[in-house]
Amino acid sequence: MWQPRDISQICSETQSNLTQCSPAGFMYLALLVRLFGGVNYTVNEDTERSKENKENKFSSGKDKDETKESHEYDFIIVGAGSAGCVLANRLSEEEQWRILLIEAGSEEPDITMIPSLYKALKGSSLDWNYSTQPEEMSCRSMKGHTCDFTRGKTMGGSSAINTLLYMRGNRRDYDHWEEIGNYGWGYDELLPYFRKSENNKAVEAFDTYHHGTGGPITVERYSYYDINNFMILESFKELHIPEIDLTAEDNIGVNIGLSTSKDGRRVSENVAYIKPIRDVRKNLDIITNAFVTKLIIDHETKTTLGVTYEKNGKSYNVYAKKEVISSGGTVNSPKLLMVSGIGPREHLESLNISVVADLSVGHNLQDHVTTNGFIMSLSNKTATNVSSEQLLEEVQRYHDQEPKKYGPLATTNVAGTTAFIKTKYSRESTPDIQFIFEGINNVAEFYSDPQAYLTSDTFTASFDRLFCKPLLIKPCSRGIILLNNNDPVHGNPLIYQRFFTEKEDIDVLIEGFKFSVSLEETEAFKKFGAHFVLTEYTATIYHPVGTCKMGPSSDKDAVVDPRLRVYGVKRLRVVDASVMPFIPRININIPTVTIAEYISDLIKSEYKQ
Ligand SMILES: Cc1cc2nc3c(=O)[nH]c(=O)nc-3n(C[C@H](O)[C@H](O)[C@H](O)COP(=O)(O)OP(=O)(O)OC[C@H]3O[C@@H](n4cnc5c(N)ncnc54)[C@H](O)[C@@H]3O)c2cc1C
Repeated sequence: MWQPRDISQICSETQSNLTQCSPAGFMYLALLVRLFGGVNYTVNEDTERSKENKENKFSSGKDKDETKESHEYDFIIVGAGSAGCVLANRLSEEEQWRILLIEAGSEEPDITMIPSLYKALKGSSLDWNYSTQPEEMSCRSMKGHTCDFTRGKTMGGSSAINTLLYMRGNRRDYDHWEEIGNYGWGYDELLPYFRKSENNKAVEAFDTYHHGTGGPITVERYSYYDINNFMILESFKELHIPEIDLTAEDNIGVNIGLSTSKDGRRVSENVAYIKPIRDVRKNLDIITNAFVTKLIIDHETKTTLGVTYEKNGKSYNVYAKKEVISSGGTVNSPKLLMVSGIGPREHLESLNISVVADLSVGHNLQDHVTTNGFIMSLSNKTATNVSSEQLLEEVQRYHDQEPKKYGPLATTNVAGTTAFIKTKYSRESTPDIQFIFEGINNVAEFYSDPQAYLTSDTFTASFDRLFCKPLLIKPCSRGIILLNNNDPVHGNPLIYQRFFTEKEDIDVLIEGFKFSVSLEETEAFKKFGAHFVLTEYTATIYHPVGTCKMGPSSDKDAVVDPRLRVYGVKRLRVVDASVMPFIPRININIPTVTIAEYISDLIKSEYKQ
């Protein structure tokens, strides 16, 4: 059962007048839990139960050899997120291979399907609930200078809780990866894999060079947009930013974006890649609510043998004949490697972890940074405030709509409209600022306590203000992830974002602000009486990458080689967003999917030789 963030403490602490803390606010959450808290899809109970029985038989208390002999797979994939779901599907296409997919979170509950409710998923039972370490230049308006660092913890991972924007990145993002020694990772090599995963239902489908129509991920435009989307679109066009397909290889432009959804329901990678084969392919086992605590590595031969995981308070070992693949994401893959002895020697030794390979795991953290404080005030003409009663009706209406979902809940609304510009600091013909927008209700509540507001806000379809967020998409600053000193395995890792430690990042973002201000002067804005109110708060939109960097052997910071094999350790790969050496200038879900699609083919070809 899905559990929303517990906001009772926020409500009592602030003794607040936050709308979320009103009786109507709590009724709304209770309704969401009642209608969408469960898991609608069929999981074959018998199969699950028999799997549980098997697990109990091979608990870690048993003789190790017996466990190994009876419980062995070809590949074990840790994490059923964007990358893990793709890998599980593609590798299990080979009938002779036995695949195990292990996920720490639960099955994906129905609440994730509602595009407009992505905010309600943050801080809920589907989130690892990490937060950043206090830093001078980040999260300045938040108590203790720390921010939430949302990461998906469910089947589908972060693709089950994200904002559904379908983006790919600029050609230069990938050609650059190749130029620094990652042979085979250029745009031309990856384009077939972008097409392979896509089932485009929008006008872009006619461009068959860039787009695919037969893949697992349905891509559409929502059937409903309010007028603010068109106001934003027109204002950028007035400023000579062209309306283009933002998923093509040159992405300086503006548009109402494509989304990973089907008929108003989210298409996570779990929905796209796992549901259709669940309990159909007999060579794929999936274990949920199972937290992998360690890689089992033979320290003599530096060979990965399997993993240890915990489920229902018990610990189990499972073994892989061919490989273990870590797909835990940008925070949890480096964490798993480090607790298993793969990481910076000094850091591991300070925690008495015996070192298997001394690599720069956890370094090179990159993210897109923005501000939550740049607020656009809307006139009555475009504000879409709804009353509490209307809100409850909308939730019920969405629930009852069949077969297609439509209306404000079946869309991410203004979050779907986005633009990319190039400032004077961009050294190439590529964007360095992306603009994203988000609705905000009751701005006075936000100003009085931004933290309480942001952590308890759950609804996107009612607003009278907009956050306008110029996003730094080519940051120079680099952060780092370290293990928790008190409890490296179960404690939350220490996330240092180190935003704005390179001055150029501030310069570029200021250019983004300047451009935002010029929007106010457009006819599109004036016609609707929209104008800006300025403040200052940094925020991320959760695109961390780079902490298990891919690179050639000459790159001293590389953790994995261009086939994503961990340096110095046999039978171990990392496949997820953490391997990206440089962050693409774009939302990164589809780039992550493409990495997994591409590497699945490489793995198949390696073992067929
Ligand atoms: C709030 C939010 C909004 C976003 N919006 C967009 C957007 O609109 N468009 C876009 O393109 N991108 C967006 N992103 C980014 C994108 O969704 C992620 O970058 C992408 O999903 C990352 O994929 P991944 O496979 O690297 O990791 P994840 O999808 O995070 O998967 C990791 C999985 O591994 C599991 N796991 C981790 N550790 C363990 C362990 N030890 N044992 C077992 N299981 C484990 C996790 O529970 C999780 O399911 C957003 C992200 C967030 C959080």
